[in-house]
Parts: sequence; C-alpha cells; structure tokens
Amino acid sequence: MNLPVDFKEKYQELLGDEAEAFFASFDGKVQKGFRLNPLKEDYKNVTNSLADPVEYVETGYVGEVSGRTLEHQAGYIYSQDLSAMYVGEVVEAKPGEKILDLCAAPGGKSTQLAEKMANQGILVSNEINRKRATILAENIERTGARNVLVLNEDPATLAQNFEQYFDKIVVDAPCSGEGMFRKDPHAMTYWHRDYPVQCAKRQREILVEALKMLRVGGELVYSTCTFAPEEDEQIIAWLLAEYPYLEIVPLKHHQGMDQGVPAWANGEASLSGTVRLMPHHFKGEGHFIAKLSDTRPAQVKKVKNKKKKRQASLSTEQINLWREFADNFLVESPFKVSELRCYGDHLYYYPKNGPDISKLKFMRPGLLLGVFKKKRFEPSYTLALALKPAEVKATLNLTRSQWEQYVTGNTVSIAEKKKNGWYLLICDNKPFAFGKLVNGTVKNFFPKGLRF
Ligand SMILES: C[S@@+](CC[C@H](N)C(=O)[O-])C[C@H]1O[C@@H](n2cnc3c(N)ncnc32)[C@H](O)[C@@H]1O
Repeated sequence: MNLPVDFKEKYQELLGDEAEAFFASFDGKVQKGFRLNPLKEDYKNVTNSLADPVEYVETGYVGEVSGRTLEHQAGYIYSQDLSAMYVGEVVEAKPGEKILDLCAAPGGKSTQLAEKMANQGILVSNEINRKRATILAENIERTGARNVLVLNEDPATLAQNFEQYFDKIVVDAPCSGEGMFRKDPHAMTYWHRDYPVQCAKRQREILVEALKMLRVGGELVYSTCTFAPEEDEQIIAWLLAEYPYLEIVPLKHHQGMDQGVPAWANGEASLSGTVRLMPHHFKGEGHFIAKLSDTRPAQVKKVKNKKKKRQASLSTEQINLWREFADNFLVESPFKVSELRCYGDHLYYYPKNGPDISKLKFMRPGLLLGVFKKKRFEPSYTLALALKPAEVKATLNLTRSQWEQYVTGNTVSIAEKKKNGWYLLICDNKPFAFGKLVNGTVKNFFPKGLRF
C-alpha cells in the first residue's frame, strides 16, 4: 500500500525497529468479524460458522457476513471489526443503567450496548449527521431493542438537556482514521501531517460536552480508530490534567493488544492502562481505547419534584385501537399503555422512566409499534423485530425461499388454511416482518426502502 510519506516518516520515528512490520501490515488481509445478538430467542441458531469465537467478546466471532441473509435482516448478526467490538465490551453495560453513545453511527457500539442492557435502562444513541443517524436508527431497529432513543443532536445541545444524567458515556470519536487505511484506502486521501492535531481539537470539544453529562461517579469510554498519539494518549493526558477527579481504569490486554504509550504523551504512567490495537500485533484494524472513571464520591441526588409534562399522549380512540390490536395479537402485552406515546399518527413504546427529549431532534423516540390509519392500527416492521415468537398469538412460518420472496417485495401464497389478518412472519424460528394474510396470500408490508 502506498502510505503517505509524512505518515511513514512519523511512524518510523515513533516505532523505530517495529516500523517495517507495522507498514507491512497495511498489505495484510483484513480479518472480518461479527457479533450475535442475545436479545433474540435462540440467538446462536444461525447458518454462519461459529467455529472461531473471539476470546475477549462473549458474542463475537471471526468471519464474514452478508447483509443479504435472513440472519442479518432479522437482526441476529452485526458485522463488526474485531478491534471495534472490544470498545463496546469494555463499557460493561448493564441492565438498568443510563448510557449515552455520543458519536454512534452506524451503530456498532450502540447495538452491542443495547444487547447487553437486555431492554432495561435507557440507551441514548446519538449521531450528529442526519444521514448517518438514519442508518443508525435502522441498525438499532434490527436488534429489536426496546430501550433505545436515537437522537440527532450536536454534543453541546445534548449537554444542556442531560446535565450529569448518564452512568456511562461512550465517545467513539471522529478521528483521522489511520486505522482504517487498510480497510478503506480512500481514508488516506484526506490525511495530512496536521490532520491529527485538527482532529484532536474537535475531540477535546466533544469531550468537554460529554463530561457535563456524566454523573458523579460515572464512567467514560473514549476510543478512536487512529494510531496518532495526538488523538489517543495525548487526549487522555489532557483529560486527566483538566479533570483531576478522573482516573484511568486499566483495561485488560488480551493476546495481541498493546498498552498505551506514556512517552507519547506526558509520561503519565497510568496511560499504559489504555489499549492500542496495532495491526502488526493484533488480528483487527487499528484502534485506541481508554476507560476513565469519575472518582468523586457519588452524591445522593435530590429528586426535584418537577411535575412531569405529559407528552405526546394518546386519544381514547387510539388507546382503544391499540388495545384491540394488542388483545388479539399479543399473548400478554409487554407495552403498558402508560408507556406509550404518539407522535402524529405514529405510536411508540417509550422506555420506562425515560428522559424528556421534547426539545431535542430525534430519529426514534423509542420503539415504533405502528401507525394509526383511519379506524385501524397497522403494526410496524420494527415491532416485528422486537417480538419473540412466544409473545405472539398469530404467527406464520415461511421457508427461506418464501422469506426471499417477501424481502424482495413480493406477495407469498400460503397453502395452509388460516384466518385473514395480521401475522408475525417467521422463518427458521426468526421473526422477520409482519404480513397481512388475505385469502391465502400474504400481502407485502416489508418497508420499501429496505427491500433487497
Ligand atoms: C468513529 S464514528 C462512530 C462509529 C460508531 N460509534 C460505531 O461504532 O458504529 C464517529 C462519528 O462521529 C460523528 N461526528 C462527527 N463530528 C462530530 C461532532 N462534532 N460531534 C459529535 N459527533 C461527531 C461522525 O458523524 C461519525 O458518525
């Protein structure tokens, strides 16, 4: 690979004897990986080979996945670089926590966090770029998670709304992307010697806002996909100096993982507790990961007795239409009426005790359950992906070839005699969409924009 001359000079100096092996790794093979999604029932029932598990991520495997398979479409697998999946793992997200993923698109870390939270607590998954936020929302939807809000805000606006709110924050920062050169050589075209310093300025601005949102005693995970010390060790050294109550939480260095290099910043010894993933040592693309904790004693937060604004409440007619659907269709509705919200004619399940996001730009204010149309309720594709077969009264099993017919936008004929109406479509025990059966034909309700 033709690496930029300035890049080679810089890393020759930093890496010395190791530089040649480092440069040679850019001509090596990109090792792909994927994660399984434990939010799904029987989640290991996939056609992908699980012969090569990743040691440091419980649900991670080495291997390439196709976006045009049932497993991918139904949200059982997420394709992710072997390095990137260690970021989501070190967050140690737990059910019930309040977590922010500040720079979230396309959603590699957010999907991993949501899967660990098991539908309990709140994950705010934010992306500043509108187009990328749309892709983020789609990826979140495939997971079937019920406790994720997808926002489209800049960090400063978020900080005004979420003062000291989150237990954990992930800043997977926009960076100079040196670790992506091998996978995407185009990333080299906008690299120049001063680029890391420019990126570092933006990273500090983002972190200043992020820290306003972290509760006392909370934890911050910072990561980049670059080798540049300016954006890695030097950013962490700057954080430790600016926020003396922050401390590095030393991360486990699994096989092939390097320690951060204190000498590449100010010599602060604890920087060796960060992780560098270098492609000449590790089977994955370049990454840097640091975890910091706020060491101030946790305060007992005074609960302000603010009257909660009733937001986006439902009309009686809407409640009745939803109830009618839920009674006929769901064995027992996991979505309480008090936790439902309506925006226009769209009905959402809003995670219990969720924050007020009424002043923010959102892509997905909870889980979209469906849409009210005249005098009826039409369930959404996203609801289908969030349900387990046992939660539903009306299911219809299709073969893989019928699945293919459906995701390409066609109707499907059924030989079985069944009542007309809505069905959760299932293939190989995986719910993948809703369909409406009318006299032996399943009408196609697969979202047009997602058709294969
Ligand atoms: C490395 S990517 C995030 C990857 C993502 N976490 C994942 O795992 O799929 C960084 C993201 O930061 C966003 N970004 C760019 N400028 C930003 C800013 N000033 N504040 C917040 N986010 C920004 C980019 O649009 C990009 O989606």
